Amino acid sequence: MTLKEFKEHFFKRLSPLYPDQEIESFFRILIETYLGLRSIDVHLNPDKKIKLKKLDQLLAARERLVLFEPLQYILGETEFYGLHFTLNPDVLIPRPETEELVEWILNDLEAGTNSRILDIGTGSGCIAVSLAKQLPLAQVDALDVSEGALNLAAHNAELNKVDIRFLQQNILETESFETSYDIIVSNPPYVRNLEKTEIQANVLNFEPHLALFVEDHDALIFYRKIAELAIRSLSSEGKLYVEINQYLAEETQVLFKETGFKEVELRLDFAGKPRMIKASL
Ligand SMILES: C[S@@+](CC[C@H](N)C(=O)[O-])C[C@H]1O[C@@H](n2cnc3c(N)ncnc32)[C@H](O)[C@@H]1O
Repeated sequence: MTLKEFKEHFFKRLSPLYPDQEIESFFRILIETYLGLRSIDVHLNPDKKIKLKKLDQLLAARERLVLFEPLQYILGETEFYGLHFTLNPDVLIPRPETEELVEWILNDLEAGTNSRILDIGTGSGCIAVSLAKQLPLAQVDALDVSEGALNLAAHNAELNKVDIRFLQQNILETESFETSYDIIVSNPPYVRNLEKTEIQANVLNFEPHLALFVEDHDALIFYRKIAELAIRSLSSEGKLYVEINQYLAEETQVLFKETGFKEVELRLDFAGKPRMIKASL
């Protein structure tokens, strides 16, 4: 099959499912990844034949897109805070809102800080690895209940040449931490079942439900536990940063105040939604 023919087939197969702009973007990324070509190369050399093995890879990727699998899982990688991360279905795909949470922490800290930092529910390790990369003297710990997530996060730490201590732990069953921390950060599960209808098929069918969902009747379970543990294990100037459910911003703020945090600051994300809280003792 030639480049031109493949492009035609690709668009024909995906156009009932995705807008043209998105198909164009998938096509550009796939030919760059599998063939090392740019879109312009397809126009310059439309009759160039695609090698059979490469064509098989491209067709397999296209069929996964037909099933609405996210491109990041198909490629097995993504970018977060300017770094490369390997991905697999054991972990959530890092989101741009979470980069804003990382940015908030970095703006509050000196680059040369030797702060002790804990990331709860590290997943791909995106938060912990980004902080460790920007703060080379900080001591970063990262925990998750999922062994698969921790294995991948450890791989991502190695990939980005940072030193992180990983702990397999169920936060809901944790009584206390051995270490005192200056910064605790978390993007815990917070989506209620009643919000499932808002979630697209590509998220619902492919991303780990362990990373996403909480019971409707106790949607703040992770925030309550994290706040209680943080109150006991943060240093006197310590701070807790969390990503939150935009629909529960008010309740989450109240919970942190009731747990004993003196200052609770809410921030909007780039889309104007209340998505982050910093709590100080
Ligand atoms: C929303 S994801 C966040 C992943 C990553 N930090 C990010 O921002 O992309 C929540 C993470 O919490 C982990 N998790 C879920 N329940 C947990 C528990 N009881 N104890 C510890 N981690 C848990 C999941 O495995 C998942 O990696």
